[in-house]
Amino acid sequence: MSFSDELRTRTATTWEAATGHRFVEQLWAGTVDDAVMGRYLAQDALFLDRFVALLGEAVAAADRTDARMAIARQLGMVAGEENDYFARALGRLGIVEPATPLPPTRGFLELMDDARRSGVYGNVLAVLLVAEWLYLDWAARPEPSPRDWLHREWIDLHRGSAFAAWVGLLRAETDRVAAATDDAGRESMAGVFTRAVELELAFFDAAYP
Ligand SMILES: Cc1ncc(CO)c(N)n1
Repeated sequence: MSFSDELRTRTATTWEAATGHRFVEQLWAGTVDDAVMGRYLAQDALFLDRFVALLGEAVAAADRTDARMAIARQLGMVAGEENDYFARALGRLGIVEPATPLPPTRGFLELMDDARRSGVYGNVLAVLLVAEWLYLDWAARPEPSPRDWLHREWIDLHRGSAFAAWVGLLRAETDRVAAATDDAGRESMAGVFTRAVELELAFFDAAYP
């Protein structure tokens, strides 16, 4: 079993609680309450800012040209198309002020800041891998899309062949880097991965008051 599969298997209970969360169910059904969607997106706007910084560190730390280019392209997508979704979504929901970070957001910001400042590519990859793979997992359901663009576009940003290929690259990079490092390095990557999965679940929970 690959390193990434092993981590995924090890965290299966928490992972599946996140991918099957009521927020995800309601998003697919198009029934997420505007107050919940606003609370979630306002927190995620804080997440996204630091996620782009983390992608920047991954661009800098990658030790292969193909990976660096792929990460840079994804950074451009997040800073462009995805940021545009946030502007329209927050505008429609009447959210003008940046939110105060809730505990799971604070946890994520800290995890991302630590990984970024460490400059350790494996730890940076471990955060990126969870954030993208877990989202692909809930967004790639073979179900009819919700009608409202607010819900549909949030799903569409995390599925499709380009996004699946991006997650494939993160998995391949994570497995390659894990194989080239020592036990302490792999332990560190596993710790980051596990913490990120826990935070993903807590992040969905926090959308509900
Ligand atoms: C909290 C969270 N995790 C993952 C993603 C997708 O990268 C996101 N937008 N927000």
